[in-house]
Amino acid sequence: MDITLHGVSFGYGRKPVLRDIDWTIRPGVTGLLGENGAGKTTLLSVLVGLLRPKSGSITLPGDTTPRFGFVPQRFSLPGEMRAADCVQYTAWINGVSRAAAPAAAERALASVDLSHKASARVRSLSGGQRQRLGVAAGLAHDPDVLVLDEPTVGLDPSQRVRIREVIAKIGETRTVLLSTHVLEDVRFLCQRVGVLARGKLAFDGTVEEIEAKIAGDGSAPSRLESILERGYRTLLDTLGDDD
Ligand SMILES: Nc1ncnc2c1ncn2[C@@H]1O[C@H](COP(=O)(O)OP(=O)(O)OP(=O)(O)O)[C@@H](O)[C@H]1O
Repeated sequence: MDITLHGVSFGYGRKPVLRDIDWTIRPGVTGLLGENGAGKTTLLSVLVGLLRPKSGSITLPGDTTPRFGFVPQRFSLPGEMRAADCVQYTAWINGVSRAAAPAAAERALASVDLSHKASARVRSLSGGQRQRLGVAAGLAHDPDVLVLDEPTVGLDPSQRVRIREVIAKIGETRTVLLSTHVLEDVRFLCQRVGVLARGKLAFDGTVEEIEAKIAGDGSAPSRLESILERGYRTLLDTLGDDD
């Protein structure tokens, strides 16, 4: 399901962070890129309703109210709790009835390959399993859009591969938006990318399109790897970020 931001602006106090953003996020997995401090976490927080935009709106087709699942960059789960109880609890907080919560948690744990850990206490899980548990908690109320803030940070390579596989599978049937600095996340996961720079959306399109755009003059398309190695400054210059 498409989700659209119309003219969304936000600032902390008098400092503008998001400036008049128009963006339609499509089904599948979209990556949100941008250098440190570009406003990625702020955009995700506005999108899911944790921060109220100063102006603008966020809509789904048919004017229904979007339901979001959000997995923040850092979250803590009570170590004594069992995995399934954590997910049931977050499902209930997000509006699932007590009667429906156990089945919702079971489905969510299965979708992140953690069914076998349903009765395990959170403190016994590895970092990667905890991250997947966070995704299950974000999914259990069956949101329209799943939003993940840097989901692979702090994980070892095999755990990263695992969570990417989980996210890719979720993206087959849902709209997923994730922020990341990790190139392999984009390569493996994202059908589309948005680039945030100085509070504006400097690019919105496919990975192939961003590479082709940067190649510009018809020379061999730049690989995203080299684009990001050269740094966002070059990328933004090429994209014509001239304000
Ligand atoms: N609660 C806050 N109060 C004031 N300023 C903030 C607050 N949170 C973030 N900022 C500022 O807003 C800007 C955008 O921050 P944000 O965390 O959204 O960027 P980001 O792109 O997610 O960065 P990173 O890649 O480092 O996570 C930064 O200049 C940051 O210092």
